[in-house]
Amino acid sequence: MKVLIYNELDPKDIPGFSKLQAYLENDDFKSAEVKKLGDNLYRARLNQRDRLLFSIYRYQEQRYALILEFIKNHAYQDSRFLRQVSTVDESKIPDIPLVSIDEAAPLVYLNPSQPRFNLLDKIISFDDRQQAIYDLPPPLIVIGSAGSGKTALTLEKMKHAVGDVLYVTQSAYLVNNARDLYYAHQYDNPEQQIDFLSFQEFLESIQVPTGNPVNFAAFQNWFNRHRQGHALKDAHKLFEEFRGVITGPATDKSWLSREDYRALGVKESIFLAEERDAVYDVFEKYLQFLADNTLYDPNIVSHQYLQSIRARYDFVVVDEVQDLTNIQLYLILKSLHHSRDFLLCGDSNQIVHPNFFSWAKVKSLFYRQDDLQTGDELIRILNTNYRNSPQVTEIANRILKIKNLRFGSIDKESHYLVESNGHNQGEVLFLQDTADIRRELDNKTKASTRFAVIVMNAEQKPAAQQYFGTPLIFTIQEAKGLEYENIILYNFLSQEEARYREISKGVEAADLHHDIKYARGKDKTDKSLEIYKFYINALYVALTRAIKNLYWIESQPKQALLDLLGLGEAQASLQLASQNSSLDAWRLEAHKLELQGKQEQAERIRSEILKQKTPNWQVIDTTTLPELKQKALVGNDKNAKLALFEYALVYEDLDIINSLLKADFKAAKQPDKGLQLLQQKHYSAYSFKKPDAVLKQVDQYGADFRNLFNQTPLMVAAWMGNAEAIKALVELGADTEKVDSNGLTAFQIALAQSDRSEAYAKKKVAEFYLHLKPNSMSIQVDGKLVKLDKHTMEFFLLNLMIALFYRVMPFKLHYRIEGFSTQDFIDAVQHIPTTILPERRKQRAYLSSILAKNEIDKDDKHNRKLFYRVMRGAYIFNPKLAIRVEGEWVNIYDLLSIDKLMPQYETKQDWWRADYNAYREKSMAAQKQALKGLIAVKLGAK
Ligand SMILES: Nc1ncnc2c1ncn2[C@@H]1O[C@H](COP(=O)(O)OP(=O)(O)OP(=O)(O)O)[C@@H](O)[C@H]1O
Repeated sequence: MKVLIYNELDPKDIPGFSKLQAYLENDDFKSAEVKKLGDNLYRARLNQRDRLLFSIYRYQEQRYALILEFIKNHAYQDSRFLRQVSTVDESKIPDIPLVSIDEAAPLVYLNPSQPRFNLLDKIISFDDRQQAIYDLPPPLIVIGSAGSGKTALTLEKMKHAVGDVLYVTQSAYLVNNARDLYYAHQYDNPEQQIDFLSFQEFLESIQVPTGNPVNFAAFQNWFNRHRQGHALKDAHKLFEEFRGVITGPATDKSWLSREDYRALGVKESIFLAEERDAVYDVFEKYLQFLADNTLYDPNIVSHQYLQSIRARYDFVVVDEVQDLTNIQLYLILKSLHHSRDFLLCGDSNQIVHPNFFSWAKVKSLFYRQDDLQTGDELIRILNTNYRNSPQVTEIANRILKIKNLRFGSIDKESHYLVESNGHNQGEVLFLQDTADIRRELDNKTKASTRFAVIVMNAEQKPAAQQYFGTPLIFTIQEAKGLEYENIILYNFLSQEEARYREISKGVEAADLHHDIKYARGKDKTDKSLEIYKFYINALYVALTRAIKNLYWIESQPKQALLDLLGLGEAQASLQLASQNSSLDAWRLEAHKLELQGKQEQAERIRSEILKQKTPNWQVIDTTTLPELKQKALVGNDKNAKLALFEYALVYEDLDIINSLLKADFKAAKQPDKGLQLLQQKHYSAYSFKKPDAVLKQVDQYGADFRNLFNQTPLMVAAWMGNAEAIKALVELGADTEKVDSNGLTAFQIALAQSDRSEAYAKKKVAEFYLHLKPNSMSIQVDGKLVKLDKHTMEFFLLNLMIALFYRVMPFKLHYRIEGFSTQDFIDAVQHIPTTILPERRKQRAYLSSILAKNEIDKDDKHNRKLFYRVMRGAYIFNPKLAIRVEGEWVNIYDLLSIDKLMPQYETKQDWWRADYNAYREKSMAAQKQALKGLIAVKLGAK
């Protein structure tokens, strides 16, 4: 077999590498002493102490050993690939003779001329073009079709950066995905500090704007109420014009003046010259609408922020750059220390809103910068498609050719064709819009998550919904960024027949046999050019969503464009095998769509396929609690007292326990016994190893329903330490960021339990710790967003301090205001396994240094200002710290209540002492008051 080496490894650092390489190349597993350690993970012996970890793959009937890791001195516990295997007892694992070609996992692609490979979530061997770009230094602009590996390549390039790095793109979903890919297989690079931000988060990291960003739904709502009698009817077109033309392109002003706008050329606006005044009138009202509703326009805010932005990044990556406007990109680049340290990537063929993006405009941003002359030499193009089948790519290429012939290249960068990598074979079926065909397609595919229907716009959805029962019906705007194995295009052309006829005008089938050429458009004065481009891009985006097969139905199958695409006779019949997906697959689909902001489809899946219901019990939460307290403590209602007691046990609420003791509720004297009874009564489903009963409830109510005590199943599973339930829930898309009535996430609950129980910390938490950990935590200090990534120590300490707040703080408010000490953290982490928190991170000096580094006044570039030092070695939360909780900013002391801090009552008091409980309560009340005063002062201070 051939041997390839992970690009992060240097064979020179591996003693005996050449010898072992030779053994593997000769299939001599015996001399290499190969043992199988896990799923496609093998180890070979370098010498007495050191080992090598590798995987075996096949590509084009050849086997490859891919060397992943050098295991020094038997330190298997530090392996990136053998997570959570604390020890490997080699003597118990037999050597294996060889791995046959059939046993080897297949690879999509392998470049025969590359001895190295890269790794994200999976193995990637770069093709020659990708590799050439990979080897180039920044600045760079990478242009490529959907699925050409832009994101993969970009992320791998990012690994070379040193210092403060930014990855930014429009879609929050893509950001999250990119972050997961980057850190897949526990990738860690101590030389960099990376922010993965959506553009909105990037703005917030400069200064959190007042109000919310305006979106199309809000705009449409407003516009529809005011458009009566107006000549302009199309809300969408107007919104795009405001974003893409009036506020987006200029970098020297927040928006174009009426005169500037009137003076734009025909190709610079989607409105005719005679309509412009009316458009501008609406624009002025739009500005007022934003102000009245505390909404903001990201372009306008971007321009304002040019004043305040400071250079803070050593390297910046902008993904899907075509979704950003000029001013947004300009602002991003202003955050660089050195103007050359960037990498942009995108694809202008995927624009489905006329935002006038062009690579020429992007380049023009650089003309002004002294050290970047023309921008031309920065551009590189990727044209192998790793996502779509060759059959789909073939049609996509024809569309690109027609677009090019008809309209000329938008700019010379966007006129490339695409080659399919070809590992996915599929077909394109052109079908008549008959009842039989619709029925066949609907019957066989509506229960499958692998089929989606795409229509041009929202008006066409109802027609599609009439014939197709699947919840997966998308408009083209919604479909952008999605991919499905099979796509049904429903009357995409027939509904807009005139437009597409116009698009294909003058293009001959013979013209399509030639390769694409850079050319100006035939009709230079065409006023609606941008609109036509929208239609042709829409078609391109729609069909490139199909990984394998395309089912294309048209009610008017005789159209010039269809002929040009090689779709002649539409089939009158169709026979398909039934395709069904499991309910679990549908749950995952709903979760994925929700993360992508596709609420409508996610909800339809939940109600129509999963048939989820709303719970019929009354949840005790912060709004209903006062009433329950009243009933129990004033009304002396027995059931209410019990419910209140149970609530207090769940939340370790000493305030309530103490009130119940005062009200002579006997059970409150034995909270431990109470807890046992409570768990039997309400949580028995979580006490079994197999989580079947829990999942049954999830089937009924969804993954994040609230129980009687306002906990989600994930919180309860974390509280009870049920690993199987946690894993199953997370897999079903349970939200790790939801909080309970104490303001704690499931992750924080697990930290609190690890502090409370040695057995939980030692035996349980490691099994599910990573599943509970959210990717990041968004905090706000001094009006700026900071996204604390989950692999930072700041993330860990802040979460731990929140988890321990109600437990630790009462001990710090006896006679004066104290705060968390390093010892409190040491105590809390002492039993947590080192696979979660390495020994060095548990050390006093290290913990103290992180506390000190993040103290409000500390002068440190990476100070997150999390803590306020009340006295030497004693910290509380920075009073100005806010946390994004379930989408809203909440001050830390609104999330965690000082009022709830209470001393633990002594149930048996010595007869000769004064009422000690009352004394302690009084003294703590005074300290709480003082603490609130201190916080108020700090909040008032600049
Ligand atoms: N050389 C390669 N070998 C194998 N797989 C590859 C290669 N390059 C890219 N891929 C895979 O192809 C898929 C598409 O890549 P990626 O998401 O990076 O494309 P993209 O250009 O960013 O697409 P889009 O514009 O749709 O976001 C990914 O699963 C990626 O891992």
